[in-house]
Amino acid sequence: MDTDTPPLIVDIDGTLTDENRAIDPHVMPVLREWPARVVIATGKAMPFPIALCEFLGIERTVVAENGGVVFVEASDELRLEGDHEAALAVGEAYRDLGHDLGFGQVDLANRWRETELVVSRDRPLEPLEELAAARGLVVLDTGFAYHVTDPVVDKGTGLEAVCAELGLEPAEFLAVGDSVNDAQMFDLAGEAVAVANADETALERADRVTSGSYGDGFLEAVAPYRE
Ligand SMILES: O=C(O)COP(=O)(O)O
Ligand SMILES: [Mg+2]
Repeated sequence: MDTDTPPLIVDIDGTLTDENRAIDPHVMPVLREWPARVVIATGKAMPFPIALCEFLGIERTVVAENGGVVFVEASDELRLEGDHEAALAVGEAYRDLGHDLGFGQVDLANRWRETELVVSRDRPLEPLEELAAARGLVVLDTGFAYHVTDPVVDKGTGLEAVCAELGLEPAEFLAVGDSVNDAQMFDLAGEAVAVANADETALERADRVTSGSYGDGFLEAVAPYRE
């Protein structure tokens, strides 16, 4: 591996995608050819980043569910952390109040989720926050979904867990992201870059903000390392 290029930890939604949530095809060769470690860090359930790595043809090193799930293929290590029972109980209580989670009967957003619960952003937030707080959980609004999450995990603790497996330091990493769920990995990374469409928290916690949005922003974030 090229020692001049930092390992990369990158968010999916809002960072590798376009404004319609489709992967920007221009990011694919960059991820595939990155000469150092690539970690995909997302709020989504594990099958999504695993499939992304698989179809890109890169090693599967994944932080999913905002840090609740960490998988490192190189060491065959899977770590699940966070109070899933409490998150499911929040979902039950929310339904008892007459709200559904907003993802339909089959609910692909929660189907493979192992530590968290997600609720569609068009559903009421306040009762969800109250139910979560009563069980020691927090609600993260990523701009894509409300995540009922255990505060003992985040993408920062996920990065630390990956580093412990691989003998790397978080401070070696370049991190790129767009929202509040990227803040802790931004704090630990050597350089944190927010894309222009990022939310306020991500903009504040970043070392650098791109002028381009979405996939264009990602390409700009990594450009200094590709010359
Ligand atoms: O699942 C979400 O809400 C956001 O996903 P992301 O962390 O890949 O942006
Ligand atoms: Mg994102």
